[in-house]
Parts: sequence; C-alpha cells; structure tokens
Amino acid sequence: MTVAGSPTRAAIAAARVMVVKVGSSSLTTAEGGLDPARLDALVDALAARLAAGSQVILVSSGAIAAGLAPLGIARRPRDLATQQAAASVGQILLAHAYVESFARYSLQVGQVLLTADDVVRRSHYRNAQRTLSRLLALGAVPVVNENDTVATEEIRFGDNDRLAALVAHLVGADALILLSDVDALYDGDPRLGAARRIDEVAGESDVDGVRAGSTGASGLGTGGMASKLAAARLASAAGVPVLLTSAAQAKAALGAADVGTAFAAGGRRLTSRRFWLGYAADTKGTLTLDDGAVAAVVTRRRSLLAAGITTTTGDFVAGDVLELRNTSGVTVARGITNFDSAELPALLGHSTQDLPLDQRREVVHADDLVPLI
Ligand SMILES: Nc1ncnc2c1ncn2[C@@H]1O[C@H](COP(=O)(O)OP(=O)(O)O)[C@@H](O)[C@H]1O
Ligand SMILES: N[C@@H](CCC(=O)OP(=O)(O)O)C(=O)O
Repeated sequence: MTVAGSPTRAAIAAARVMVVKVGSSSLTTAEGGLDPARLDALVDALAARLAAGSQVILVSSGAIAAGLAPLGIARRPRDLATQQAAASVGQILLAHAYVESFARYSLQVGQVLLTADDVVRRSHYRNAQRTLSRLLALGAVPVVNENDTVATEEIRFGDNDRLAALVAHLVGADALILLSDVDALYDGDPRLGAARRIDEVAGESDVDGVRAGSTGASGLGTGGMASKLAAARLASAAGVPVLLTSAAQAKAALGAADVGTAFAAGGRRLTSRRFWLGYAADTKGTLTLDDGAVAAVVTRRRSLLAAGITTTTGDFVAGDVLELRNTSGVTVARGITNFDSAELPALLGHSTQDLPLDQRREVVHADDLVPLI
C-alpha cells in the first residue's frame, strides 16, 4: 500500500528543483533504437512539472542503446570501443529527439555531457555547477549524460544512477526521481518470482535483506536495481529524498509522488566540499584505525593522529582522499591526508610529540574528515 502524504512524499511533491533520471530500457523499443512515443510521454510529464514552476534537470541514459540499431548491432556490445562508437551515434539521435520533443512546449534543451572527473575534481565540480545553474536560470532544460565517447574504463561512472545522485547534490536538488522499467523497489527481483513491494525506505534497516540484482531485464541498461539502491543511498546522504518508479508512471511520480518507492533524505544537507570529500571524490588508499582512533574521529570529531593508525595501503600523496577503516575493514570515514604514503608507515603508533618537528601534524585534520557511520 502506498503511504500517501508521508513527509518524504510531501517533500518530493513540493520540490522546486528536481533531477529526473531515465534508464535506457525506458526509451527504446524491443527491436532497438529510440521509441519516440515513450520519449514524448516522458517529456509531457516533465513539461507539466516545469509549467507548475519547478526546475528540472534530466539525466538521460540511452545513447548506447539508441546507437545500436542504426549501426546494425543486434545486442548491447561488451567491449568499450563498440559501446563508445554506439554512444557516439546514439547521443546525437537522443539529443535531437529531446530537442524535437521539448519544442512541442517551446522549451529549449541544453546538452551536458559529463565525465567522472567533472564531478569528482573540485575545480571541475564548481564549473559544472555554474553551467547547470546558468542553464536553469536561462529557462533551458539541461539534459545530462555521461560523456561516453571519451571516458576510459577506469574513469567511467558506468551507471547514470550514480551520476544522477551526484548531479542532484551538485545542483542542490530538492528531489531525485529515478525512472526505470520496474514500478518500485521489491525485496527481490520481481522477474524471478513473488516479491514484496517496498513503499517507503526511512533508513538502512528498511533495505536489510533486499536482494537487488545487478542486471536489468532488457539487457540495455547497466547496474540493475543494485546501482539504483546505491544511488538512492548517495542522494539520501546528500540530504535529497528519492522516488524510484517506472517511466510509465512518470506523470504520477512528477505530480503527486504517490507511486513507487520513496527514500527519505538522511540527515542534513552536507556542504558541497564535505559531500565531495565523503562521497564523490576518488580515494587513493586506506588507513586502518584502532578502536580509540575510531571513537576519536567518529564520535568526538577529532583529528586523526598517527598514534591511532595501525596500517596503510595504497600509493598516495598529501592532499589525496583516503578511506579510514576500523579493524574489521568497515569504512568509518573519509578524509584528506597530510602525509605521503612513503613517509607515513614510519610514524604509525607514535604520539605526535615524539615525532620530528617537521612531521608534528595531524594525519587527517578534523576539518578534512567526514565520518560515515
Ligand atoms: N529488488 C529489486 N526490486 C526491483 N527490481 C529489481 C530488483 N532486483 C533486480 N531488479 C531488476 O532491475 C531492473 C531495472 O534495472 P535496469 O534495467 O538497469 O534499469 P534502467 O535501464 O532503468 O537503469 C528491473 O527490470 C528489475 O527486474
Ligand atoms: N551513458 C550510457 C548509459 C549508462 C546507464 O547507466 O544506463 P541505464 O542503466 O540504462 O541508466 C548511455 O547513454 O547509453
């Protein structure tokens, strides 16, 4: 049963700025290629929300899927070069289809193709932020996708669910809507048999035991439900509530928000620097902390000193972001190191006053540290 009028659904229904993400399987036909009718239906729903006064950023997958049929490729290719070639052909078709469809409402669209670097590197992050807010201020609808043709295997987002969650934080969205080919989150993949529908996720305990598959039914998308769940966690940590439903229900999702699964926003909205540090930046290594150090940094919000670190891994330099783990291997925080990986091992376990003068500093300063538990 849908929890009508819950605070999360009310917040989504009232959102002024929203990011809407649509998956490949919701834009293409079974034979391959774009499905203009489904794309128009999505744009109808977006235009209604825009007419009601909201600002909408669309994160649209579908470039690879849209490029397959025109290139005579029958199935989604596994190798990166063919995926990139398909995306290169498909992205133009996709952008063109949106231009035509939004034109029915006299709306302009602006194509924004992002690489992981654009959202995880601080200087690029602010640039992407400025471009998106200027597009919104000018009344255009930003249509975002990963810049598939230039992204290498190592630096790819690979899934647009995560990209959409990062964009939601980037633009300070009030809600993130994830539109897929399934109407809600279930406790198991509904394709595999009876599964219970989940209406509302208030916290981690509500998704305990949920089996989220990592491949979609269509074979066109990437990541399956697992990547949507991870994206919902990311957005929730950024203070953004999430609604997950099918593209077929886009109108209802963008209207009363009384369909699908609603994920509550967890806690307060982090500043962009702390969100970047805690969730978006790439990490270059790990530090294992003893129990006293975990309590100091997580509970008492203190800086991390060399005395509380037992081991380090990775190849990093001062200024890199590291994962801070407890002795069971659980990541308890992320932070910026003040030391290179080459000099840190010799300092471990030593109290700060025993260190040479030029090394008497915190390993991670409290201001550069985001607890994650
Ligand atoms: N626990 C679950 N609840 C709902 N759907 C699930 C679950 N586990 C796996 N799935 C599958 O995930 C698919 C959606 O993933 P995907 O095809 O990657 O979507 P998209 O292309 O929209 O990004 C659904 O078709 C559904 O069968
Ligand atoms: N950037 C890729 C989409 C990758 C992706 O996440 O796809 P999907 O799982 O359908 O949202 C493309 O446009 O084909």
